[in-house]
Amino acid sequence: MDEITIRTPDDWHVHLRDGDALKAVAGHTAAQFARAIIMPNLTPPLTRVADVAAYRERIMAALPTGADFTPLMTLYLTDGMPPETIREGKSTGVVTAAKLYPAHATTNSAAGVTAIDRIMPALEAMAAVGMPLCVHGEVTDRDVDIFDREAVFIDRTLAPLVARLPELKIVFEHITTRQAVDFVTASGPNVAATITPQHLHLNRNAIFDGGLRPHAYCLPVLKGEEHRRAVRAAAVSGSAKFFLGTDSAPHLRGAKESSCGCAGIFNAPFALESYVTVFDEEGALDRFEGFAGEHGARFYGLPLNDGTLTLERTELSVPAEIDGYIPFHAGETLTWRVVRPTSE
Ligand SMILES: NC(=O)N[C@@H](CC(=O)O)C(=O)O
Ligand SMILES: [Zn+2]
Ligand SMILES: [Zn+2]
Repeated sequence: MDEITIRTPDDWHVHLRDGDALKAVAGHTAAQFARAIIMPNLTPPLTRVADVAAYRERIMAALPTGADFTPLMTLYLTDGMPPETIREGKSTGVVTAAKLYPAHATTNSAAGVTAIDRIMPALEAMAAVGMPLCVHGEVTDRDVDIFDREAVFIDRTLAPLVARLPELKIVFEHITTRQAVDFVTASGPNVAATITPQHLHLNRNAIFDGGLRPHAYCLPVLKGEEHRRAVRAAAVSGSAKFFLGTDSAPHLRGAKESSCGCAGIFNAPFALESYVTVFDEEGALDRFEGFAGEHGARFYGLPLNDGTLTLERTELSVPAEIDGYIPFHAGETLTWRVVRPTSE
């Protein structure tokens, strides 16, 4: 197969940032996806419905003219969040999902949740109105090895939460381990997961490949090969529990190439090219449409997109830098390319 046409896909986890960064990156996501779940970890974080609505307007204003793209907005959960905020987010149509960042787990998570008990009223309201919970699933305890933080989070936080509130829809975001794949697979239909391109392509050797590689650093951190293989198998399995979420997380080059470099990989410009390569390598091109354009919408209870998108097998050189950001696969040649609709 040298060409594949799929239902227009969606990105179920992306960081579009704000200000100049938003203007630089939003068009890349809008060029590949019809919709995306937009992360709320701005400074300050989006903890009120009005903040989320205002950010949505800034995103719409930053899109290239003629872009056909719908941002699906998220609310940043904090300790003590009133359930009224959830109900307001739902009834106004502003908020699609709410995001759980364990405090200090990742970029701009200092205002995150310190204990699940402190957000139970909000989570119960979410279950009642049918609003999914997006989870950055890592514990932050300093005595837990960074490579074990996701697996330990399952045991200490996620499994107890699922048992306590089984009617809550939960998206275990950017899964990176065999344990996460096993947990999601074994859970009921209200638990699903997103998978990034970097966790399909790379294992943790990439961070130390001939020297320290800040552009391979993201959170959750890349894991060992055993885990990469498990995540790959889940992505191409055809299971409706696993779907596309790029976690494109741009940080300017200087913020990455630093004595304390930021976590995040900017993969938006060639996200579909990156994913389809994996499905091609695994002999699973027939399952790409489900992963990229169907499973996520079904889980979120949203209609499937009507349009189509075509990828063709051809060489594509990824630039070394785009607007001050180093893209995923920088300097590499990919073997697939999105066929852009020819403009009139
Ligand atoms: N994935 C990352 O490494 N970074 C994300 C935050 C996140 O998704 O955890 C960011 O906002 O920079
Ligand atoms: Zn995260
Ligand atoms: Zn993210």
